[in-house]
Amino acid sequence: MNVIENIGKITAVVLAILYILVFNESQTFQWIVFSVVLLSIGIPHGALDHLLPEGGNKTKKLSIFILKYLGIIGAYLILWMILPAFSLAIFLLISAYHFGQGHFIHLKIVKYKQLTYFIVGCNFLAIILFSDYIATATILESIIDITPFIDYGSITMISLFVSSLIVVSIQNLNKIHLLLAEIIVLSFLLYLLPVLMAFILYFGFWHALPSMMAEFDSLTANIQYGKIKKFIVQLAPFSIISFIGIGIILFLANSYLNEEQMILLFFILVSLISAPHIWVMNNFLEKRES
Ligand SMILES: CC1=C(/C=C/C(C)=C/C=C/C(C)=C/C=O)C(C)(C)CCC1
Repeated sequence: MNVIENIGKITAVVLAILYILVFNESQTFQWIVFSVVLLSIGIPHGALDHLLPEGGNKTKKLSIFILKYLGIIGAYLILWMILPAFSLAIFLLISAYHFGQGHFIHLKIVKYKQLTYFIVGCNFLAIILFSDYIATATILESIIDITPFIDYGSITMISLFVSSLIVVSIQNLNKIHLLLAEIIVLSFLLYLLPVLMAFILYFGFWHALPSMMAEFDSLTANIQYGKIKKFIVQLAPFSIISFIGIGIILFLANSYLNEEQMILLFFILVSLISAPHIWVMNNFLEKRES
């Protein structure tokens, strides 16, 4: 595994410990970590889709690719407007799969591959959301009231945690005990954190950074010098467009929505750009394997 990814994971653990023990769960600390991780790796990791081998990397294909990409965003936006609870369910299900797929980006999962991705992704997503049930329920209350299910939070988390360990243990992988230990320690750590902090640390350092490193390897394989500079130039345009687009929408909505509704709107915007990204990344990672 990449040195940069290991440094990222250690950074995430240090940030979590600092947040709990030194900064006494400070909101300011949480928002700084959230913004820095989101702007530096969270959004940029999805800004390279058009350059990946399965994206629109050939010039004549680029316009068709962008049209398909915008088509998915548009269709999903309409779905959010007519069926928000259903759209949320879709977002959570595809995110779980995408997180699981990213979690094993360097490993060859052979047995029950799709199910393994899905269960492991569900495990982390469930811990992130249900360990801070009231905060999650408050963010979601404009769409759905999940408070009646609060009693099922623990059983859901425990079942998914145990299932994750089972589906991973049956794989024929080297150093499987390290992989299991990582799942156990990470699950406990995320459990201790509030929803947004848990989300950004998992998303940033177990998902976006490893995905970005895979993209880096693929896009700079034939370049000898100045790999990092070229890579930054490649990811800049769509990252900047996303920052500006999300920034303008949140700025305009700010006068009408409360803090929780703003957070929800932010995640709905993330879901819109994630839907086509999940499709492109799935093609990229699946083709890379074969
Ligand atoms: C944290 C969180 C949510 C879920 C966020 C998800 C699922 C994000 C997925 C992002 C992806 C898949 C990015 C792609 O690379 C909710 C339930 C919306 C609201 C409560 C806080």
